Amino acid sequence: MTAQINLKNVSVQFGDNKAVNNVNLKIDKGDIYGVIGFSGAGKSTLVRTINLLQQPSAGSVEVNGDLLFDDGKLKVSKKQLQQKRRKIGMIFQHFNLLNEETVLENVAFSLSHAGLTDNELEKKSLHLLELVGLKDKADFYPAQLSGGQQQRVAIARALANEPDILISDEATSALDPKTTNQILDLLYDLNKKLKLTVVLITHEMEAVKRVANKIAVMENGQIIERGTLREVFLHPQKDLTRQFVGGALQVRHILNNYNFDAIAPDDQLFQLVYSINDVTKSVVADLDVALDTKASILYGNVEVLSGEPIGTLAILLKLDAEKQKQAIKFLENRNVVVTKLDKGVLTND
Ligand SMILES: Nc1ncnc2c1ncn2[C@@H]1O[C@H](COP(=O)(O)OP(=O)(O)OP(=O)(O)O)[C@@H](O)[C@H]1O
Repeated sequence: MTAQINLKNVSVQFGDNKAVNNVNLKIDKGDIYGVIGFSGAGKSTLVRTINLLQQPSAGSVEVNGDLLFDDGKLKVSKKQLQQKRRKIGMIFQHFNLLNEETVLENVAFSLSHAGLTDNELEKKSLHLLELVGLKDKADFYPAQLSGGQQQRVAIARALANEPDILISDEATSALDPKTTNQILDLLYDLNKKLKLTVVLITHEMEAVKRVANKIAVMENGQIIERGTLREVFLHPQKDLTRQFVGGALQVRHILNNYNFDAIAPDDQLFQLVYSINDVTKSVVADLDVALDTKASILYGNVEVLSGEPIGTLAILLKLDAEKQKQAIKFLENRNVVVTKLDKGVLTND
């Protein structure tokens, strides 16, 4: 299958700063593709090359099988680019609504080029507002809406031209956690209902974890790790990815409140992560029987990752070096991802 979005060897240079450094990225139709990284990693710059709001310094951009940019040049006319851009909706952290216009007028504005009659325009705008659950607020002004509702208007507007791709650039960063989840769930529903590909830029693993099926982790203008959400979550390779995953699991955050000097001066601390579907028996009880580890559980949690239940445990084990190796092997043979945690440096999340 050809990717719907295909960025090849894309770099973006601002003076001496290579904001994006030779990135390859393929996104398939129907993906909710999370691009995660800290501020300044290059996420926005990379994703803005998809609709060429940012032209690359090098590399090529292909969308829906059309080569839009290559060899430092646009490969389509400005007019064609404008038409193709309409099929790539975009939402941002700041909702960018027209404050003097009603909600309905804000949405209708995106359709002003479409040659619709007033009646058609109103009908279509109301339909879009219905899609985002805001039909009853059509006559309100943006200032009369909550942040979450304003973002819904922005989403309705982004959907006006029936795009097949929606880019969400930190669209939930200014919202409280509950509203964030509602907006993410809306994007998930739109992805299913409209077969809309979603590119989700965020610095929050929680957001990616809730809705994405694939993920790329960016640092210093490069993608340092990528894969399905499950692969990356269960087998993070890079330190930065582990930090994001660990942060989302909350485990380190919670363990920071423990006084290890008092409860376990000699015991070793481990984090176990596993798919509940893979691990049917109590691995900790089995481990204890096999190696007499005197296991004690400090933290346990199950959460659903894109529909799959994932268990996380933090356990203390009494082990010498040899038994430690055996214990890790024992757990890994049962599809458990084991990370040894240092009791002294749990603060970096
Ligand atoms: N128009 C620009 N001109 C000059 N430098 C820029 C421009 N846009 C971005 N940069 C620089 O490129 C680098 C990557 O920025 P970018 O906004 O893509 O990162 P990000 O990962 O999206 O971070 P954030 O979430 O803070 O936006 C940063 O060093 C930034 O200062």
